[in-house]
Amino acid sequence: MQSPIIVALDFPSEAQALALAERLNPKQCRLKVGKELFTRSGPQVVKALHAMGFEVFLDLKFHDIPNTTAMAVKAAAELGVWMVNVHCSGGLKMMHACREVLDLHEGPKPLLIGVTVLTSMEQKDLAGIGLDISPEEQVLRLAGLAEQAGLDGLVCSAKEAQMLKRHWPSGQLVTPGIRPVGSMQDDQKRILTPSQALEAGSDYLVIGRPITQAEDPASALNAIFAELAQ
Ligand SMILES: O=c1ccn([C@@H]2O[C@H](COP(=O)(O)O)[C@@H](O)[C@H]2O)c(=O)[nH]1
Repeated sequence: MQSPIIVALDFPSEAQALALAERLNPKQCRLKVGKELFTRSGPQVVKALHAMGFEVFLDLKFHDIPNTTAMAVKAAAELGVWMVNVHCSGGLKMMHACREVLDLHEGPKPLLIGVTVLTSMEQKDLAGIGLDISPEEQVLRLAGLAEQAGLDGLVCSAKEAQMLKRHWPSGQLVTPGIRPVGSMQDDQKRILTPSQALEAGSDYLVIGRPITQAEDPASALNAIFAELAQ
């Protein structure tokens, strides 16, 4: 069985990201390249991780007009990433354009995932941007659009996983905001432990600082597997 764990490589340099990757095993996890690392290191870091045998989730959360977003998704597919994402709040036309461009792509297609409500946000943060509804309601609304546009799944909190699996059983749920018992919450708000998240229906667990900032990242990852095996 493939591991559900995606380790978030949030580092300021390719050297630091690759040093962490050297301590991990591609059979145990996939890796996520996000805005900080990609802005500093570019496609080269993705190629280096591929050469080490890792599948890569390119987490750039594209959000723009349909043509611009679709062309960015096309570039990600040409880079050979395993998963790419766009903000669902870019709307149905934008997500549909991304689906179409991937359908025309020859060769392996990345999973196309829609970001719903960031796991760092709670109800009062939504009110601050003019959305007077709960995170669950907003996630569900965006999930409906993503399904209609033909996306493969969603980024959401594991707290919404059970609800989403009822509405969209085949949608792949990618859940950050995962915190093993005893680890710091940091800036995350809607969190669950790894085992709670899988129980709720998460397909993939995105975990960054609890692994990357640990003294021994491989042991931190193994401790998570031990928790999941209980
Ligand atoms: O809603 C979201 C979407 C993306 N993320 C990303 O996941 C990791 C989480 O890292 P931790 O260190 O485990 O908090 C990070 O790269 C975010 O950019 C998210 O947290 N929430």
